[in-house]
Amino acid sequence: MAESSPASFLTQADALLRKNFVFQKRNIWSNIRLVTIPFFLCFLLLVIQMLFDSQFNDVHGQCGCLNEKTCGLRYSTSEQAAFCAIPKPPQWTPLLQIPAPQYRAVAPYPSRSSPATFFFTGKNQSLGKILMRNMYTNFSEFDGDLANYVLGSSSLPAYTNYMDSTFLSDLPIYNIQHECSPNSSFSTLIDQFPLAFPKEINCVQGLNLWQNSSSDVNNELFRGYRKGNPDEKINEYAAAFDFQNTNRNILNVSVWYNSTYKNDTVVRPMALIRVPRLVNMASNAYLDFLKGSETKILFEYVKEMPKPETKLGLDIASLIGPLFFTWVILLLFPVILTTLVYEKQQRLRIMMKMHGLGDAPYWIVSYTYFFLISFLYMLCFALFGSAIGLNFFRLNDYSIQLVFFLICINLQISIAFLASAMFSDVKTATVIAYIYVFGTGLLGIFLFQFFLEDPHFPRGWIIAMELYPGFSLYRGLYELSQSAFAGDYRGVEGMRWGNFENGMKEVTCIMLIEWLLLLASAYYIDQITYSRKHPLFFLMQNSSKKKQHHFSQSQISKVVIEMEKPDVCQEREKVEQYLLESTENCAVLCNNLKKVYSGKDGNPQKLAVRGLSIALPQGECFGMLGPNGAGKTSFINMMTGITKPSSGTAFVQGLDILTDMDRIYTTIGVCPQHDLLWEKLSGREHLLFYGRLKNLKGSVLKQAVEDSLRSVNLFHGGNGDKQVGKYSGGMKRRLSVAISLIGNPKVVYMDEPSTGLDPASRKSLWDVVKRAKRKAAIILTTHSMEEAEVLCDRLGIFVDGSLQCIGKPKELKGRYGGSYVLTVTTSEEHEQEVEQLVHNISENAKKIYRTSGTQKFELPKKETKIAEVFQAVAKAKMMFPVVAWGLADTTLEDVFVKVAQTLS
Ligand SMILES: Nc1ncnc2c1ncn2[C@@H]1O[C@H](COP(=O)(O)OP(=O)(O)OP(=O)(O)O)[C@@H](O)[C@H]1O
Repeated sequence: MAESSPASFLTQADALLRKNFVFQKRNIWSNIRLVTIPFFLCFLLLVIQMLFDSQFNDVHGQCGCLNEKTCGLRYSTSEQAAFCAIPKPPQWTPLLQIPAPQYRAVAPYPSRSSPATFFFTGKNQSLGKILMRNMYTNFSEFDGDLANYVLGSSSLPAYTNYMDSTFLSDLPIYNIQHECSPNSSFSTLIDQFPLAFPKEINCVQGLNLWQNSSSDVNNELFRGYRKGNPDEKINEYAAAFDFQNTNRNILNVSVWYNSTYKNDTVVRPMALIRVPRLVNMASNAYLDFLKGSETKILFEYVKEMPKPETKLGLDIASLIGPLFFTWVILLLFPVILTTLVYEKQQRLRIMMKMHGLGDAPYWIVSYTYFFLISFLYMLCFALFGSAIGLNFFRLNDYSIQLVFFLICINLQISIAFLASAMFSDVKTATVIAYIYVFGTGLLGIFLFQFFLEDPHFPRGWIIAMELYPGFSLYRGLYELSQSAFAGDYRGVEGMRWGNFENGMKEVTCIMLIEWLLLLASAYYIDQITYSRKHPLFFLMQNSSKKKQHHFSQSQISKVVIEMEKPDVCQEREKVEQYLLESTENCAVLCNNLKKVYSGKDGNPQKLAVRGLSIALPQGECFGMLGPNGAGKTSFINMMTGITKPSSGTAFVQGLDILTDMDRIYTTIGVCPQHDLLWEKLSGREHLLFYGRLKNLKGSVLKQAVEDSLRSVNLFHGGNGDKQVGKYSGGMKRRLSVAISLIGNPKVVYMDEPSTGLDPASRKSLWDVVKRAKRKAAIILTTHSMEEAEVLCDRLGIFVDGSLQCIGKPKELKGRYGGSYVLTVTTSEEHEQEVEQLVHNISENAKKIYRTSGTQKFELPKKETKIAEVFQAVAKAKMMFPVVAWGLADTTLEDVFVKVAQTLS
């Protein structure tokens, strides 16, 4: 097969796209569920709106009707009257706000007959007294004209000024008099079509109290508030007048009115209807002073302007919009974050990287995928929202919504990429992501919106808060909701580019800048953490040419390791020689590679690999043997870029693992210790993906995949097309091996490739590896001595992080074995004679085992002739019965046990 060059950016992107497409096709229902969430949420909004309409926006919230066509005041209750068209507004007597009896400021205790207190001050106290006396006129009997009386009430203002709520309230109307007489309380008929009812008018004494100055009035009024006095009592005053420099020629008066009742909440208009009467009282008193009681300015009525029929319509979507829509949009965040963290946790990303997938294609394809999903999600949301008539979508300009939502989803994806660098566990990421989603919404409505609506809260602080992406999203949605709400209320359009200003412009700019900054930061952090690049990698030159590594003698670190075996020393010297000549002459060249894991949770640091130096020519299969925890996986992890060496380095095809890992990835294949596979993809789809990453195309790719499947026994019975989730452990292992070999890599790392395989599969796997080593250097770790002997050209036994011996299997057996094992079984009484015979063959024979007649002896090869052993056994058979006997050479296992035991 022709040598393939590394896959280009487009080929890698194409491979990843195809793989993702298949993967997403398998996850089609999850994707459909995700994209249809907005439909359900909009539907939920619709249901809430309908429920609300049926409960509140019903007949009580509109003008009363006789039938479908005939509606009007005459068919309305007093509640409904406020919604009726008022072409000819009725006139109502103006009233004052008089505190309820229990709150009036009197000592020691208020009672039903407590006076309503009015403060007054000014330059001229005697004039002030006259004016205050002129305020209320005492009539002995009701004369039928309410305008002649100073009337007031403690009831709260109504939703509309169509009528003063006092007239509908159960509370009495107060008649403020200097002195109350039995006649000054009476009942009168309120006759205002369609309403006609009697109303109690109760006399209340008006008490005028002089204060020396305006600030004294302020102090007294302030003390009237619960929090303004130490006893926390309410001591309310009706009103106060400051006549200032009033004299015969000039009336100059300030009026204090009680703002507790002005009710300027968002849902209700300001109710200041009861202020004008106070002004009228002052003017009337002054006129009285000038002209006598005969001359009066009668303040007969107040009336609202004519108005059309209205309806109590509460647009729930716009009202709860910011919170609701914040949650809806942020719901995508956990989905994106967990997908990214899952690939990291399952090490699928590193697996793809190890097989040549560059960071740029990964980022671009993943970003595009999340963008498309988010875009579809938002599109469905806006379309469905508009279709069911949500004002939020209908009234605001669609192009503004498009721009805003595009920026939002891009910012959200960037945050997810950035956040994914901080998590390695999906569960933790999910919990934190949902806390972010719901926390942001709640903080938005209960904290941020509160500050936003407070005109005294510094704008600078609002902008500072908007730097938090959740709040900028909330602000944007708030502005859109407000525009829709106001548009609906006034019967005009919502937000347009013409009024795209202030808050909306501000947050759009903030989000746009944050998106670009966070995306760049996420990529940077990914490069230095995940890809282990230098923090200043963007300043470093990245030459595309292969660097020639030549070391001078002085550059080679001479490490003298105590007690290092001659074969290991020899290998080290070989490495040094290659370093002096050229690192490219070897497939793999490790130069004093070390790995130290820092101590965690009170554990000391661990020296997992202690200065490993080996040189592997092309076409060699090198077996790494060693007990558990010897450091084999740590070595492979360093070679595959999963972890960084603590010191030393290695070269793969002349490329340095410290600086050229990205290019090394295009030439290697890895079969990790644990299978890193997508459960939803089939074996064939895995191989197609990794084959494409290795730049195989068309029929070559197809053939390579077929061959791979055949070679690892996954071709027949449709196994290659089954999803990996349905594979047995052995099948997954075989697929991992096939992946590591597809695309003719130059160097292959196999970490315990035959674990969990049945004998037949293991044998066929060995054939695959044998074929592969013709073209590649293979580094293989295994606990099977048989496998090592069959596959490996050279072996290294690794104990406690260092190489104890290295050589061909035969050499090692010769070097570390050096003896035969003779086993003889007789009856117990002949054991002595057997021992004697064995010592006759070899003086230094050692009994290594004995049990009920069976004895095992180790005979040094140097002083043992096999013919003599046979003769001795024949002689023994003549003397006493020999049940069984055997002579064996040392096995690799014996060597392993010996080497491993020497150190333990
Ligand atoms: N991330 C880590 N942090 C700390 N210590 C580690 C880490 N990974 C491995 N070790 C320690 O380093 C030593 C070598 O571990 P390694 O997994 O390389 O051994 P191994 O030879 O591959 O073992 P096995 O044959 O069981 O797979 C062990 O003592 C292990 O506990």
